[in-house]
Amino acid sequence: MSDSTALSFTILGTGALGGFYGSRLLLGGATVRFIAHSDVDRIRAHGLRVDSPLGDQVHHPVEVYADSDPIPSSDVVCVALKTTQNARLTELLAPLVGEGTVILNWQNGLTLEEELAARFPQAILIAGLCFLCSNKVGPGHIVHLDYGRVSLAALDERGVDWLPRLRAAFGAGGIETDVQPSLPAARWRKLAWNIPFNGLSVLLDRNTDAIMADPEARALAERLMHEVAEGAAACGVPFDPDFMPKMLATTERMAPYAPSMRLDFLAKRALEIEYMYRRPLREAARHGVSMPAVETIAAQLSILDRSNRGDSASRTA
Ligand SMILES: NC(=O)C1=CN([C@@H]2O[C@H](COP(=O)(O)OP(=O)(O)OC[C@H]3O[C@@H](n4cnc5c(N)ncnc54)[C@H](OP(=O)(O)O)[C@@H]3O)[C@@H](O)[C@H]2O)C=CC1
Ligand SMILES: CC(C)(CO)C(=O)C(=O)O
Repeated sequence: MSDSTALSFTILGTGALGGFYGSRLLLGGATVRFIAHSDVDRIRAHGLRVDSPLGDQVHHPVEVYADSDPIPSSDVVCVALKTTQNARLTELLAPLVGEGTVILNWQNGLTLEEELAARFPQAILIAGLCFLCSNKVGPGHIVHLDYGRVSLAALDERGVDWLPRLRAAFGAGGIETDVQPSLPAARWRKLAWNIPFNGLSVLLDRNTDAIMADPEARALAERLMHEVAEGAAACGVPFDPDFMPKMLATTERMAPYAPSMRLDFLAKRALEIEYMYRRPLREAARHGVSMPAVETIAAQLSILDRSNRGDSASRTA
């Protein structure tokens, strides 16, 4: 690797997030290899379409692969699958990761980088926390609605030198980045939004604006957020006192938004409960703190998720 503009990226999962950031990295001059799933042939034939307030793009031809194809190695492998696919991550990443490969994890959740580091000790683990509103609306077709900043946090000192290079590659594609000194702190702070709003959007069947507008729903969101703050503090990464009021104010200003979990539920896709709820519950419990409201909504989400996807056992229970 010579300089930042010459970085190469493999994007595992060409969906709402992977398709959008891959498009921006391409526009910034990086080499980008997309790994797609059901729409690989469609993207090969018609390209990757990304509609965005930053400008609409059709990347065609584009370097796209199925996960079973031989794929040239890249400097950085970006994980952009739903965490519901993580049982397959080791198998999917194994051919892509060599000595010193950077794994940049874009998924929502907790303990993602630690688990990957245990499986791939030869790799350098960096979290890319994405403040993005983007949807995959059809095969090879992504609609970016708003935002896009990426907070970068290295798991250990081996990742630190990579951060300026990654920032330059994103910056060249028009994506703002920042660097977070503590990966666990950054992950818990993002969960302070995801845990209340992703879950409540499914359980209450409404978007963020409607949650914020209803005093009882908003109080529930705040209660969940407070529990996440207690979990984070127990894990050694307390929030600043003004963090939660600021996050609520930002949510109030946001355009009405259907969080990714609501879209997954409406499309009858599996919900990302394990890494967004169960892992934080487990980590807080390991440090002696329970999050009872979070635990309750996690159980409700699991039940709804199973019945939504046609598990007859859950309907008779
Ligand atoms: N969308 C957003 O704005 C944000 C998303 N996130 C997080 O990012 C992660 C990804 O979410 P998102 O992009 O929305 O999800 P999507 O479902 O839009 O994208 C996932 C993509 O992975 C593809 N895929 C599945 N299996 C494979 C495989 N074996 N090989 C290659 N590709 C595969 C899917 O293809 P197919 O559809 O054909 O199965 C799909 O295109 C989640 O953890 C989410 O919480 C975080 C912040 C914002
Ligand atoms: C916080 C948000 C809305 C985007 O950054 C998100 O992570 C999601 O929709 O799951």
